[in-house]
Amino acid sequence: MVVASVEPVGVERIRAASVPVIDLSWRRERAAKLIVRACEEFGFFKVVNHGVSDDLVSSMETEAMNFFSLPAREKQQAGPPNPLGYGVRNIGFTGDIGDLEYLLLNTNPSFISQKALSICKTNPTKFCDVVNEYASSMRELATEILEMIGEGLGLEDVHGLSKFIRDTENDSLLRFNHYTVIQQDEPYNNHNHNNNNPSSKSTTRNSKIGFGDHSDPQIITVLHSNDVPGLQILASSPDGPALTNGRLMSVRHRAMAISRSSSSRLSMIYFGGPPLHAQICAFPETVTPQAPRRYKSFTWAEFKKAMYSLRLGYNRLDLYRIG
Ligand SMILES: O=C(O)CCC(=O)C(=O)O
Ligand SMILES: [Fe+2]
Repeated sequence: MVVASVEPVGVERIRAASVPVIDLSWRRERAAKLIVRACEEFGFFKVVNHGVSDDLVSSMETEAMNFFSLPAREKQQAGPPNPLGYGVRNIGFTGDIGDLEYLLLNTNPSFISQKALSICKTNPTKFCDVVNEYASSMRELATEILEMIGEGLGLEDVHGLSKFIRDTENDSLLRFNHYTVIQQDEPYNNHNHNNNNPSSKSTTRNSKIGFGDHSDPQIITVLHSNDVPGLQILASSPDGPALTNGRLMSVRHRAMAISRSSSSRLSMIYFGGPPLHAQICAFPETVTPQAPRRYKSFTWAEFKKAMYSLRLGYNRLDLYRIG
């Protein structure tokens, strides 16, 4: 997971946790090495000097906030989530609940233009333009990072990772999560029904679970949020991604809905996903006598199908473990 930040947003929190910061203007070889190290140790890092324009980020935030500011009845017209579309509180199909509303879109321009009619009735064309530009900017950034990971890992085909999201049939998503300010007098019970994660119960008096503990299933996540805190990085999953045979980490994280802030939190997340027919199988360079193959190969379509039948916090790779 990558956190792209244009503003010095949340920098203090990130430094406090010693999360690596990667400056993309560094010499490529150095940046690639440090990205791989960050992925091996954390599965998470922050990027600066990434080249995504501030204007584009703020136009995207404005479009997203315009939508979330609409009356509930109008927003419902972009739902229910199937899983794409507008959703409130219900995450997925298996009973996970969080204190948020969200909009989940496939980045395919024809999907965006069809969905825009129910999201932004006043100016769907502008909405499409901004979303398409933001999605392609995120894809470029994600492609560059994945190629640097390919180089840093010493893969024979340095495009081995990035080709999944460059494929025209990629299954990448854009997700907008909106966490409204919770009221102090609301009960502070845990709204995440995911009971196999003890850490999800550790809410404080000023926060509730906005989006429960999980790791993202796609190839890469690029997250940008406004200056309201909420994202929490939990222990890295013991099982790293299948493509690198567990060599890189898949970070477990969650987002809190917080009452102390005066404004709501907006996060905008790009998930770089492979085509549905793509075979997910460890790169040969990551399989050695010391690190034998950990997972059976599977298609992204098979994995997604299994994922939608499981709770958010479930370690889905368990289904494909060898031995
Ligand atoms: O909204 C956030 O900051 C994180 C949410 C998240 O992890 C997700 O949507 O996968
Ligand atoms: Fe996530």
